[in-house]
Amino acid sequence: MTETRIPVSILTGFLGAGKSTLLNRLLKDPAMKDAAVIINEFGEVGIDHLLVESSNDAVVELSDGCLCCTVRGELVDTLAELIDGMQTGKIKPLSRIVIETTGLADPAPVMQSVMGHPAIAQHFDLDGVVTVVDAVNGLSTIDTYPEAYKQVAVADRLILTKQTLADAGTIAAITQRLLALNPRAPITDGDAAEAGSAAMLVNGLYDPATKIADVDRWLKDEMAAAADHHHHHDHTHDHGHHHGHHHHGHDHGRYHHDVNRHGASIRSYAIVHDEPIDPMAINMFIDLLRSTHGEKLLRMKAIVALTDRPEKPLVLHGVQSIFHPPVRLPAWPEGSNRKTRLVLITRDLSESYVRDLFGAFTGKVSIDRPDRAAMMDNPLSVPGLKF
Ligand SMILES: Nc1nc2c(ncn2[C@@H]2O[C@H](COP(=O)(O)OP(=O)(O)OP(=O)(O)O)[C@@H](O)[C@H]2O)c(=O)[nH]1
Repeated sequence: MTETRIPVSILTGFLGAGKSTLLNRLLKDPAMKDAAVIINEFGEVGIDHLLVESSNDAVVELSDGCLCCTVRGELVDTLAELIDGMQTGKIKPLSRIVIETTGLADPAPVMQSVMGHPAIAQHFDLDGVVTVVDAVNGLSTIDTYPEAYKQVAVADRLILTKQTLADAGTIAAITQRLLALNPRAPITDGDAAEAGSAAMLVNGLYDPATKIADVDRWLKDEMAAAADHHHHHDHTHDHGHHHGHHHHGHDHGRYHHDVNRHGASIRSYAIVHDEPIDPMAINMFIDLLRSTHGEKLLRMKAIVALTDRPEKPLVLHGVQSIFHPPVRLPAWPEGSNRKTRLVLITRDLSESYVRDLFGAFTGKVSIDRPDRAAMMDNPLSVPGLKF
């Protein structure tokens, strides 16, 4: 067996900040040839793994929810399997592991899984937390979501994306906030060539002493929470026990995971549709959703088969106030079932409302649903739907 310790980098950042975009650039760096990537998706029907352009086989997908709490068990198991695979020669020696968290992840338990778990810490070094921050939404996101605040505070390096979409005042304000929360982390422009270099991931052994004092406390709290998990799951199997000190304060078993636990108001759901969709219909659905409930759409990702050339799917990204220009792929990603999929993360917006709206535009008409013609005539007077 090899005694070499493998560096692990964590790539984090709030929903839609640009983690996958950055990861795709990093994976093109020849220095990443022998790296493995662990990605995690929030939601029942994943899209991310279809959109990671990796030439390397070592992409492991944890699709059990968000990488922040019970899924830590799965992360630890995955890391242990990678070690085992290398020791038995089933996988090539890895030069680095990159863990991409979900946008809603609290980074502390992820970091703790690498640094604090004895069997894992023996083989891996946490070598850098890289946090992506979106210049347009960043400031309000940090103020609204504790996960986003923590992601910035724990970073060794900050990548500020979408600066071309923000004005100078906005960029100055977010930069000031980042400096206040994390004075020592260098801030790199997401558009800069260096942001896509593997060197971004190399930061030296993680040291909480270089961060604001909260960081050390968060990590210690996670250590205690993990010890508590072990205690209960290994000895008492008391899955109903309430972990009072746990950040989310909910009950769960080690592998049971509730993706919808980030506050009662945040929900994630997916819509899958078999038939190709009229481009006009998808446009109108999205326009209506945005214009009526834009601020509640925390994140939307979609891969859509259009009636016009269904073999070339359309990829859509919505991030709070921003709707990025749609991208037409030359072909469906390998391994995909070629069905339209939308993954939404919303705040205070019911799943049935969004589903009904989608059904109305895509022609799935049922007795209590308005048909598409009615929606097009006057979307605001649709029976059964409130705007
Ligand atoms: N203009 C601009 N768009 C960007 C930049 N970085 C990312 N995007 C776009 O932002 C959208 C979301 O990017 P992703 O890389 O999927 O973001 P993510 O952080 O992985 O998203 P989640 O996995 O949902 O948390 C995509 O449409 C990207 O093309 C940037 O620096 N500038």
